[in-house]
Amino acid sequence: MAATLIDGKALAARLRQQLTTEVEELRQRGVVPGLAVVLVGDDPASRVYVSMKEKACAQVGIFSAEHRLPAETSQQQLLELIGQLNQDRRIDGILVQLPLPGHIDENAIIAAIDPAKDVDGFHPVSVGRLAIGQPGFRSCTPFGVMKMLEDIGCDLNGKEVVVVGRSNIVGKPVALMCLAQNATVTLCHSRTRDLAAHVGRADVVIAAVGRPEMIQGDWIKPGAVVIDVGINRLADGRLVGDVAFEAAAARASAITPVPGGVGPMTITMLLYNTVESARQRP
Ligand SMILES: NC(=O)C1=CN([C@@H]2O[C@H](COP(=O)(O)OP(=O)(O)OC[C@H]3O[C@@H](n4cnc5c(N)ncnc54)[C@H](OP(=O)(O)O)[C@@H]3O)[C@@H](O)[C@H]2O)C=CC1
Ligand SMILES: Nc1nc(=O)c2c([nH]1)NC[C@@H]1CN(c3ccc(C(=O)N[C@@H](CCC(=O)O)C(=O)O)cc3)C=[N+]21
Repeated sequence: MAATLIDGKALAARLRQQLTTEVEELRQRGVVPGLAVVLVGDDPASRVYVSMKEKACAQVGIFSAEHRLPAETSQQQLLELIGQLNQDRRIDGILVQLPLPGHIDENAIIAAIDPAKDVDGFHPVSVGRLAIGQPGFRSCTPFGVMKMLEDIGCDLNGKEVVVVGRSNIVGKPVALMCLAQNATVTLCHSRTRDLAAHVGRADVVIAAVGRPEMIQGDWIKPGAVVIDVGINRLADGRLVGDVAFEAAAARASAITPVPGGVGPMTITMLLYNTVESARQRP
């Protein structure tokens, strides 16, 4: 079986087109959606992501305000900036790029963001709303995964979904989102015994581990849908996912590539959440 490629880049482009129209309509009503992007320090990967986010905002007409702070910024200074952004009426969304330097408590920073501006969906209020099935901001990577599944017509009702990885930003929330759509969800992690057996039962596999090609092709049940969230840079510069792509594609019915899969959707859902927040402006 040759799997269908799930083209995240193309879906992201379509959604960004729709968002451009929606932003135009909001602007005509005098509302310019605004996103504040906060970067502390000069981690090269984070710098790349932050400039991709700014470019994406410009592309759909969202106002973006960047705050690049030195690595020595204190937690107190960062909290003060968050406080200002919480009050700033031009700002609908606040994104603090993670990871933060070691001397800053990430949980304290996330908790300081006004939940009404938590477009990353990382605030305990947003996470709690997801857990109890209330509307609220959904974190962007898992939200993008759900949009991709919806786009290919993958109905999760009663399906076996196996998520590999239980981080707060990907594995755990994507498991909750699949549960909300009536999947039977298994959440695997580094202590899981016999990962291959779990993956082998899955109608849908969602990999978010951060280990290059660790999910082997012959683990995949024939006809399964494979979503690869992993982004790993190899020594030779190549980007690969957490799934051994070629071998998995030979068995799957549909699979996401890396790059060009989940990655472009993450930033798109950030734009989506920012536009939604602007719509809900008090
Ligand atoms: N496409 C996108 O937009 C995004 C991509 N990513 C990528 O997704 C990947 C995961 O990111 P993130 O969730 O932040 O990673 P974390 O490092 O926070 O979490 C990794 C998870 O994988 C589990 N794990 C580690 N080793 C194994 C193993 N041998 N078997 C089973 N599970 C294992 C860990 O288990 P335990 O909890 O037991 O330690 C942990 O739950 C990375 O490659 C990252 O770059 C991340 C965010 C966005
Ligand atoms: N507060 C916060 N929110 C985040 O959402 C957040 C974060 N911190 N820290 C880091 C992770 C990672 N992340 C990605 C975003 C886009 C791509 C992406 O667009 N990837 C492209 C290109 C990859 C490349 O060329 O490097 C692709 O997969 O095709 C990937 C990963 C957001 N994150």
